[in-house]
Amino acid sequence: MTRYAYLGPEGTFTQQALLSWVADAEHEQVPFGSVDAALDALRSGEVDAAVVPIENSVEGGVSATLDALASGDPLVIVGEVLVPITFVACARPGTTLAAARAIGTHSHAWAQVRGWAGKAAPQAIYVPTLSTASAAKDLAEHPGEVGYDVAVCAPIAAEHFGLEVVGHDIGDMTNAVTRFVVVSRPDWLPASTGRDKTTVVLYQRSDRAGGLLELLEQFAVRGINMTRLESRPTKESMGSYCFSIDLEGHVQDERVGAALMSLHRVCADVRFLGSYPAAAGTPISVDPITSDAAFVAAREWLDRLRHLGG
Ligand SMILES: O=C(O)C(=O)C[C@]1(C(=O)O)C=C[C@@H](O)C=C1
Repeated sequence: MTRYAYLGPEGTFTQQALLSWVADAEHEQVPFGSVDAALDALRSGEVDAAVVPIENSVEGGVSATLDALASGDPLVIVGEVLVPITFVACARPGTTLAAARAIGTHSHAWAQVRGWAGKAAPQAIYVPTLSTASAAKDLAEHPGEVGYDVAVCAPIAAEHFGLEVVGHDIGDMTNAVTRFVVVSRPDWLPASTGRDKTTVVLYQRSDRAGGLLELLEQFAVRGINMTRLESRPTKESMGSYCFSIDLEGHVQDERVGAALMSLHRVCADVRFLGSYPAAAGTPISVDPITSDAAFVAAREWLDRLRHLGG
């Protein structure tokens, strides 16, 4: 039975992602207090896989996940799940928004509701929590110890921890979506499906004019579309950055393989973070000049040239 680590406790959006990934398959769910703890448990072999948030349509990349995947023992992404995000504000019976002194929730959730909070409870300060569900759980179980009286979480968490909903559907943007990834130790490469993504982290050799352009053109000339590009500090010195990139295609695709080989030459380091089926979207359309057949024909042509005369 597969043991999955996830950002807990019960009732997080991450758990919703996990539930939709495993569907009815037999599995065990192991909640952790942070993304780092979930990925450490995967690295140590305590669990077989982990589900963690990586990107939100409103607030962007989840730095904790991007950084934990970019360093340490290698891990790979084997799948992704998109979860529509709907927030509620909840409290213990008797608390009103107008009287709330502080609101507790995960920092990514706060970024998605602060417009609402500014209008509904302008007097309330923000208190960060480890997850949206932990905000609800701690408020329900230790009201005197948490420094907030309203939690922002998923409707399911408010219900699970017996809190009263004082604000429905409070997200500043309708249609917010968070993307979660299923992570494994690097012993699993999902088969190519024709609608895949590949995630890599690129480390430049040196910071110089055109350096990033040189990396990106490896994708451009091979007809590879990028779906996410973020720079993250390497944490080694001020101004030192690496680039976290999602691109369309699978490492088994000739054009992706060729781009990665070039990057391996050009970069100080290329960290491969997996090829996996995209959660949504239509099959990737590939220009005939960057198709597998075109790469194979070009290689055969070169082989013939190299064998001229013997
Ligand atoms: O706190 C949770 O419920 C989570 O699953 C984490 C998380 C995130 O890190 O973005 C997931 C989805 C929401 O966008 C807000 C918080």
